[in-house]
Amino acid sequence: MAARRSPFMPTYLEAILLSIYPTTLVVGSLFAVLDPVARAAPYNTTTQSHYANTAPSYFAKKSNVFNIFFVKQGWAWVTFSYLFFLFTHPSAGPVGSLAATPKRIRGLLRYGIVTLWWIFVTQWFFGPPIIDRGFLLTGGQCDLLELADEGKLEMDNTRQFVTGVACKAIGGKWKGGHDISGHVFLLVLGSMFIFEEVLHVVTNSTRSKEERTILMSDGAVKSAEVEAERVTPEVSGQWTLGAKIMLGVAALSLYMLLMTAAYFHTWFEKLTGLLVAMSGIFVVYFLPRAVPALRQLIGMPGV
Ligand SMILES: CCCCCCCCCCCCCCCC(=O)SCCNC(=O)CCNC(=O)[C@H](O)C(C)(C)COP(=O)(O)O
Ligand SMILES: Nc1ncnc2c1ncn2[C@@H]1O[C@H](COP(=O)(O)O)[C@@H](OP(=O)(O)O)[C@H]1O
Repeated sequence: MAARRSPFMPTYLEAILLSIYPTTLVVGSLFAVLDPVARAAPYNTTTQSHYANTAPSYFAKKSNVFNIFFVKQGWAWVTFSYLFFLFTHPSAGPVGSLAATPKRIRGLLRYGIVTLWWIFVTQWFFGPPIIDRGFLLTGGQCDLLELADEGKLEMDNTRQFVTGVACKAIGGKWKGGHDISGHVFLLVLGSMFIFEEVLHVVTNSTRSKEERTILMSDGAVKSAEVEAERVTPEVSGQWTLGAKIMLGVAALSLYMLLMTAAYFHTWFEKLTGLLVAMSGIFVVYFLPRAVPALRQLIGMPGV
């Protein structure tokens, strides 16, 4: 009998999904280099964006409606679509009831950990979020020179504005250090979370054989199916409205990721955004396959 795949190895479908992200970033970045319109448009290297009045496309403007209402509220979209899915999909519990079934609780825990990672990286990490701490640690600071020149500000310690939000709020420029792309981070984390949670609907509805392997406490490597609570493929594979909305949110996220890659940021800022997002996905969706205690706590989607 052939040896089973390592629990850390993605399944075939997961491998395709994981490869979509670097591919999207490379395609978007190449577009920026090759498209004559994008090349000709002036680019501000401090803000890593085009100027609004000479932007090469609607999507190159920060004020574009998808940025304002979708990405800037990105975690709210992920949250509402997932909660709706979790409480209306028959594989997780009785439809039409808010009963706290074990599968719903484990789903909420997975969401909670991914959300905590989003909070730590973009909102708050015992003070400024990780993105802002990384920026300051790599030598960045809030540049208030223009305001000081205009006499609107006393030039005291500019490092007191230790978050990007506080700096921009008073009219300063967040300048100098390494700025992990918050957009790339959020769009990758949110859409990969959705794909991982909805994958069992795809595989069950198409009856595809996608074996996720797990490490048992006795060291044996088995199929995740051995721990699955009995739900038929007909139930697990139902394309409910919640599942479709989730895929819609993930699809729009991928499109906005392409736009971010094409019109904003350096290659390195996009790469670090991708890696920081993927580290959260690894902890919630791959680590439990090799750590039985963690698997018992947060489970695996569809199991
Ligand atoms: C076993 C451990 C369990 C741990 C449980 C912890 C649970 C914590 C749950 C807390 C619930 C939070 C619910 C959150 C609901 C929302 O999503 S409301 C907020 C909506 N806001 C957003 O979506 C903002 C998204 N925007 C950003 O993150 C940033 O703007 C950006 C896109 C990263 C860009 O940054 P800029 O600086 O603006 O460029
Ligand atoms: N796809 C996109 N569409 C519009 N604006 C984007 C964008 N990707 C990044 N930006 C903008 O680029 C800046 C840096 O993004 P981030 O670091 O989150 O990736 C942010 O500007 P503002 O902070 O001025 O809104 C953000 O709005």
